[in-house]
Amino acid sequence: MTPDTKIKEQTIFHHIGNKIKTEDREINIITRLEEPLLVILGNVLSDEECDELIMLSKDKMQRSKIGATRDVNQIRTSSGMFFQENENNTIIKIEKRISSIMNIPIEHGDGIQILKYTPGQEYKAHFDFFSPISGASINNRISTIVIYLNDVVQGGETFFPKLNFSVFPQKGMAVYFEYFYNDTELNEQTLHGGAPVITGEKWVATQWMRRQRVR
Ligand SMILES: O=C(O)CCC(=O)C(=O)O
Ligand SMILES: [Fe+2]
Repeated sequence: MTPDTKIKEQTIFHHIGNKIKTEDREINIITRLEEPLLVILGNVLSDEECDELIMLSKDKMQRSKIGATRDVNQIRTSSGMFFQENENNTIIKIEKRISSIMNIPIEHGDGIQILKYTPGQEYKAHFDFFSPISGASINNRISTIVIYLNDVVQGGETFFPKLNFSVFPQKGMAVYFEYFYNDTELNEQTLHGGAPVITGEKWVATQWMRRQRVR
């Protein structure tokens, strides 16, 4: 192999073509970037499912914590909550669907997290994986899906500064990306954040997957 021959690394997301057929819903693959693998998905949740997730979480939202120390800080100013695994039938159904999209058993998931941003709130650029010096990196995260639960009037894009790429929230759609590469540089290209909301609210459901099961 010559030094400039680069072999494409193995990916987790195995779907090909423009559809993912899950048990109960056909998901649309709209756009994909190959390395790092980043996919925009349509029709992930119905309008009713989005509304239900917001309804089920809205009285339980707390100021978001971050990292292993779970400190409140300025990196993430949104509020959020986690659903327990199998918390109710909607969660069971959605977790199953997320698991088939991400091609990882749901037991590897940190749980569905709902985040709510009001105007001015944001999630500054960050990695979803833990730094190798952190204890949590023993069972590190490998992939993420962020599902948009509403249309945001203005602002709130999920931005990837190293890829010069932004995703505008649309109800029921999602962005998926993975960072399970041997090549650290590829993982680091998944740096991303949620831009400040300017007008309206932004609601998302996030699932972070780990290398090994956590439940
Ligand atoms: O709100 C967003 O657009 C991004 C959320 C995010 O980065 C996360 O939950 O890890
Ligand atoms: Fe993130």
